[in-house]
Amino acid sequence: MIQLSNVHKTFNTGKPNQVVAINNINLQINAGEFIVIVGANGSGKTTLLNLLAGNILPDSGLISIDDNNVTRLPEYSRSKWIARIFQNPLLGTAADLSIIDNFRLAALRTQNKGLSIGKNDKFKSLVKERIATLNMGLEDKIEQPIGTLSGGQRQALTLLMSVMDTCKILLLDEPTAALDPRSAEQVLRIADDLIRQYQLTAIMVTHNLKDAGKYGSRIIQMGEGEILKDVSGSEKQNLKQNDIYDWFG
Ligand SMILES: Nc1ncnc2c1ncn2[C@@H]1O[C@H](COP(=O)(O)OP(=O)(O)OP(=O)(O)O)[C@@H](O)[C@H]1O
Repeated sequence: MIQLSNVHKTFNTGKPNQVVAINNINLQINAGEFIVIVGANGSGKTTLLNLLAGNILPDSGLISIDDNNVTRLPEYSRSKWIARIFQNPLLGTAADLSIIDNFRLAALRTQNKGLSIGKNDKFKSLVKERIATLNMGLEDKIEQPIGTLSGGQRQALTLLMSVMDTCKILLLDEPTAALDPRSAEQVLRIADDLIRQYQLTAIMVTHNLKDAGKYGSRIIQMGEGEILKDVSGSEKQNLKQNDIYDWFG
C-alpha cells in the first residue's frame, strides 16, 4: 500500500550544517500494518512521517500510495489518504469552535458534501454515537468549545475525527508525549481500537519503549536516517521492552 524506494533527504545541502536526515531508504508497508518507529533523537523519524505526509519533498527516490506516485504531490493532495496526529493536542483542533463544529470541519476536509454535513441532524447523532464509544462522557458536551477539554480528551477526539473521513493511513507522531500516564494509556488504547476497527494502516513514532513493545504489528528502529531494525510477526509480539532498550546499546 505504501512504497518508499531509494528515498533520500538532505537538509542544508552544501552548508556547514548539512545533515542527511533520510539516507536512501527502501520500505514497503502493507495495508493494515501498524508500525511503531523508535530511534534516537535526530535519527529521521519525524522526517520520514513528513515525507509520507508531503509537507517535505524528497531530494530523490519514489513514494507511492496505493500504486499512485505521490512523490511530488503536496500535502493537501494526500489528505484523502492520510490523517496525522501530532504530539501537541492543540494542533489537531480549532480551540474556539465547539466539538461538533470541529467534527464538521474534519468531515469537510476530504468530503465535498459541505452544507449537508453542516445542517444534517443525522451527522450530529452519528458524531454523538461515535463520541460515546470513547467512554469519556463527552457526547453530552458537543456544543462546548473543544479548547475547554483536557489534552487527553482532545487527542482522543482528534483521533476519532481522523477516522470519520476517508483516511486509510494514520500517522501518529509521539501522540501521547504531552499527556499524563493515565490519559496516555487511554488515548493509545483508543488509537489501537480505531486502527483495528477501521482497518487503518498506521505508523506511530514513540520514545516510549513500553508502548513500542505493546502496540503495533511491526517495529522499526531508525538510526542516522537509516532503518536499523525491522521486526514483525511473532518476533514482534514476543519482544519485551528490555529487548528494544538493548537495541539502543
Ligand atoms: N526542516 C529542517 N531543517 C534542517 N534540518 C532538519 C529539518 N528537519 C529535520 N532536520 C534534521 O534532520 C535530522 C532528523 O530529524 P528528525 O526530526 O527527523 O529526527 P527524529 O528522529 O524525529 O528526532 P526526535 O526524536 O528528536 O524527534 C536531525 O538532524 C534534524 O536536526
